[in-house]
This record gives sequence, structure tokens and C-alpha cells, in this order.
Amino acid sequence: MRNFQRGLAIGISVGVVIGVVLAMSVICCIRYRRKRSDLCHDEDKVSPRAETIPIRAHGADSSTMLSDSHRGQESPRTSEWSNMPQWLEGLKRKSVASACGIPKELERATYDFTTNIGHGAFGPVFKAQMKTGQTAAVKVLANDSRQGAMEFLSEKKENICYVYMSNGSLASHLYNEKHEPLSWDLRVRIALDVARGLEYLHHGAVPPVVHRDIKSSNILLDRSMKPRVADFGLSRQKANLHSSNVKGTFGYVDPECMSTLIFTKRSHVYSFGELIFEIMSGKNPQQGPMEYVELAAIDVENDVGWEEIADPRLQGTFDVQQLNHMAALAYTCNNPVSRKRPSMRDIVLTLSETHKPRNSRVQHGQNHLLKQRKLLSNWIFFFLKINFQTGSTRDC
Ligand SMILES: Nc1ncnc2c1ncn2[C@@H]1O[C@H](COP(=O)(O)OP(=O)(O)OP(=O)(O)O)[C@@H](O)[C@H]1O
Repeated sequence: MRNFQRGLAIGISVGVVIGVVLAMSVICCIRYRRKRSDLCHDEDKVSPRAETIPIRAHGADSSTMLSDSHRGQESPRTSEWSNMPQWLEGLKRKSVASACGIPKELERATYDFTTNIGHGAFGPVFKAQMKTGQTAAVKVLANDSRQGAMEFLSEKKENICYVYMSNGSLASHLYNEKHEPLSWDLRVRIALDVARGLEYLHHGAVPPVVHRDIKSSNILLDRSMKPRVADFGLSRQKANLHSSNVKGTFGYVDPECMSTLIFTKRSHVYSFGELIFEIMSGKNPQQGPMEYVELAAIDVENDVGWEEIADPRLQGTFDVQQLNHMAALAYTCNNPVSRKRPSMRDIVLTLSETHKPRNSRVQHGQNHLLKQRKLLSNWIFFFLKINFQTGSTRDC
């Protein structure tokens, strides 16, 4: 009996010890997993994540649509890859490859990668006719890519396929002779739509996103010439960004950012100012300093007198008042001191007012004139009344 009791006690103790050890291992395991997933989330917070930006009507991101439906799928790494040319190396990466489904589909959709529609810093871009009936633009990382594989992955992560923008880039319409010159009205509308996209990134997206590479070749136009901001390779989900080196494209980069190495929303505003001047003048900021803006600014008084910057391709067919408003706005965007630049919200308000149909602007102007006249007549009446009263007092 005593032996039995001792055995029972030992059994229970061993059982308890095993139970405790097991419970502790389970707890450790759970804690470890939680920690890992927290780490992953933290990485997400600072990593570039273009794919999380929702598309808006006039919106900012052109990089989702097709890829969203494939998010998280694993890529089938089959032997099909082994026959791919070397410059398709980027497609081998599982997250990139997963975006468009199986590589065979991509090959078929791009007619064996023969439908080249452009070439960027990462490599070639192809037009793809997907089985779903959608047309896509497919970006591929070239071996001699000017931008790194990491940036390619950060932009494309799961987004190698883009909504196809049949009218190509804004840059091509501004500079390529094969396109008709953009009308003035279209230029104003494009500037306003791009501003709305950026306003959304700054004030609508949570957390805010800074694109860091606003330029005319990253503005793509759909078949009804509606613009979308593309190329989120350098974008970040933070309001202020410290960077060890300056990112962006020469000519559009905020000079203040070059010295502080801090990229803010207002650095974005600077690039947008350059873009407005580019849209109005047809001169590419990448081709050198915008001295013509400073020269024109000398003759400007009360925000009037900017006409000389107008693109010669417009042949004088532009609204002078709109041009003056927009140039004055762009000039404030390019203020060397970032805190003196307007916010994207202010910019949208100003551009919307500029874009209003002429009639309502004239109406607005007339109302203003009427108010001024009324004020003047009130003053005259008041002045005469006083004089009359003093006159009659004197007479007494
Ligand atoms: N979604 C798209 N629809 C139609 N054409 C596109 C699309 N994306 C890119 N392209 C074409 O491919 C060209 C290269 O695009 P990509 O974004 O790779 O480079 P980029 O923006 O011109 O230059 P960089 O990579 O130096 O910023 C564009 O100028 C455009 O003509």
C-alpha cells in the first residue's frame, strides 16, 4: 500500500512536471509566433507598399487591379522558367511571378514578349492581353536595370501587372512630335486630376504616402486622357522620411531635401510645382535648371505677366487668366523654404477655382466688381452726406 502511494505520488509529480513543461513550450511557441508576426507588421509599416493604396476616381495608383486578386498566391516554380531569356530573371522571384499567374499565360498574353510599349529604369514594359479580356502593362526587370532589384520588388511586390493606360505617359504627349500638342484645357484638367491624386495620398490615405518620384513620365493617361500617378517604387508610407541618399529624379527633387535628407509632403509639393510649369511650358525640368521661370518671374507683378512661359506648341491658344493663376501657384510650390509652400489640399482648391468654366469665373469676377462699385458709391454717398451736414452746420 505504501509502495502504491509512493508510486502514485511519483506518477502525479512526473505528470505535473511534464504538463508544466508542455504548457511552457506551448506558451513559448505562441509568444515566439506573435513576436514574429509583430516584426513582420513593423517591417510592413516602413516598407514601401504601393499595393495598399486604394484606387480613386481621379486617383493615384495604377498598380493594383490585376494583382490584387492574386495577392498571397505562391508561384508555381516549374521548369518553364529555365527556358526564359536572362533579362526575364526578375520574373523568377516568387512574389513577382505570382502576380500574373502562370508564366505561360504571360508569354501568351504578350505574344512571347514581343509587344514592347516602353522602357523604364527597371527594364522593358509589355502590353498583355489577358484571358479575362483585360489589357495589362507588364513590367520586367532587366539585368542591366538602372534601378535596383529591391526597388523593383518594392514597387511590384505583387504588382507586375498594371492597368493598361492606352494613351501612354504625359511626357510622351508633351515632347513626342508624333502626338498632337495637348490643348490648354486638357493641360489644366490633367494638372487638377494629378493634384487630386496627390491630395489623396497626403490627406486621404492612412498613413499618408509620399511617392517621391513625381514627374511627367510617371503620369499615365487612359483612353479618355484621365491621368493616373504610376511608379510607386520609391514611395513610402510616412509623412517625414529620413534618407541616407536623395531619391527621385533630377530636376524634380526639392533642393531643401538635398541638404536635409528629409523627404516631406512639401518636398512632393515642390516636384508638383515643377510638373505644373512643365505642363504649361512644355519644357522638361530634367533637361536643366528652370531659369526661364526665374526670368519670367522678373516681369511678373501681382501674379500677372507669366504669358511668356507658355508652350510654343500651344500657338497662343491658352486662357491668360488661367495661365497666370497656375504659374503663380507653381511658383509658390517651388518656394525654396518648404514651410512656405502650400499643402496639396490648398493646391486642389486653387486649381479647382482656376478650372471652373469661364462663365462662372467671369460671373465671380463681375460679382466682385459689383461689390466694389457698391462700396465706392456708399463711400461717395457717405462723403457727400458728411459734407452736406458740415455745410449746413456752418450755414447756421
Ligand atoms: N500601365 C501602363 N500602361 C501603358 N504604358 C505603360 C504603363 N506603364 C508603363 N508604360 C510605358 O512604359 C514606359 C516605361 O515605364 P516605367 O514605369 O517602367 O518607367 P518610367 O516611369 O518611364 O521611368 P523610370 O522607371 O525611370 O521612372 C512608360 O513611359 C510608358 O510609356
